[in-house]
Amino acid sequence: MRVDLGNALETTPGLTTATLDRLDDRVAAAHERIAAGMADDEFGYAALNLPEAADPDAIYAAVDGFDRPEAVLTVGIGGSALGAATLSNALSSDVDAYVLDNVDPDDTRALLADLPLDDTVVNVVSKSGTTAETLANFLVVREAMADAGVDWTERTLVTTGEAGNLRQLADRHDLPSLPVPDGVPGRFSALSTVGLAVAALQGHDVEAVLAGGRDGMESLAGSLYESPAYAYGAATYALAERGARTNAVMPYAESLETFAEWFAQLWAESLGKDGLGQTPARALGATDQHSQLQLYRAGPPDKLVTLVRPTERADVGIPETELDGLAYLGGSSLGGLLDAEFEATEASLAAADVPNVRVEIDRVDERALGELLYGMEAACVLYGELASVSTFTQPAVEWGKKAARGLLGGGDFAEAEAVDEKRELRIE
Ligand SMILES: O=P(O)(O)OC[C@H]1O[C@](O)(CO)[C@@H](O)[C@@H]1O
Repeated sequence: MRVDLGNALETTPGLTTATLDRLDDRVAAAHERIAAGMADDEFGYAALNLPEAADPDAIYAAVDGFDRPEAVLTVGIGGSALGAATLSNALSSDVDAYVLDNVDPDDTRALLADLPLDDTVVNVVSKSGTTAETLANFLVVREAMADAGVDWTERTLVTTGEAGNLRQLADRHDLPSLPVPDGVPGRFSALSTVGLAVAALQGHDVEAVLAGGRDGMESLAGSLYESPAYAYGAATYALAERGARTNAVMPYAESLETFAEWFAQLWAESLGKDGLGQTPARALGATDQHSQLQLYRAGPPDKLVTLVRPTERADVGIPETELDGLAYLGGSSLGGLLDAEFEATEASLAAADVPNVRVEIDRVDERALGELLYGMEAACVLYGELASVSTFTQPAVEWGKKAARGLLGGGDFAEAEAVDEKRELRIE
């Protein structure tokens, strides 16, 4: 993973090399704190040990019991689905991957109608084993399998904590199961059983993903000038401090669109604390040049854009044309056009004084993805240290969970009563 901060210097808001030099002393101190947390496998910091702590053999052993399926369905939500989905949607496989990470009845019904349930592995993932959406979806999927005459106990892999509903289910029915890593919040668990079981089922090289994570580990250093991950974390923090309250992450690769969704949870749930944080906006190049770019370039000077691309990609030629007006396209290629648009958008933002950071990987493969995921996790941890926030907790999401559970009769929660006190101003 390579980071170029050049287009974040002297912009609005912007950085200077003097700013970064001054910040580098704080990066050194933060790195010492992070290194100590990793050394002690402290809660949260343990995530940055995953490339060495993860056990690929245990993951392969857990999935080996399933013949190569036609499809794998992940039933999870948040970090229990997005890591796996990022890898599945970035890498090609003859095993189709699907995700149920919402409780939209139309979507769930349509998906179950299309799935070859007798040749699908259901990968149900929940660290807590209590997440309503995941458990509700699993109960619906299990019934659909039974209705299809499929023995769900033969088609289900459970990844969960040491206790809770899913652990009970796995123990009761002797289901193949994998543990979730101790001390690792879900949004940081892509490089563990949580994110890698699907990759193994799809035939991807799990060791290569972890090798990429180790590349990221080895790049951590006591200076932002020696660590792309820390450079990104420090620059985004400093830009936020100077008013860049939104970080639009814009990968120029369809295969990295889900990566932006994964990044959004990582950034928002880790850094949105105590009135601080930086709003991750999900964008996609070149598509959003015809959409959100107008706001990024000419809207309020309160954002930065993170432009992500692989520097190598398979390509498709653009045929020559008889139309003079399109002669510049003929004989070029889609990849050539996409790269031209990446660089043009980058320059367009710079010309409008909008800070933008370039993040590049060689190609979208297992190792590069492992390093990219690790790098953004490390960047997030560094940002959290610099911002002095509690990076690894997410207390603000609990209120709504209690309210929803109370509305469904799942307990007496004051939050549910508050729902009835909603102010109304209805316009029909
Ligand atoms: O893996 P679990 O416990 O089902 O949690 C799923 C997701 O829900 C959250 O706990 C937020 O509610 C996320 O942090 C987590 O990734």
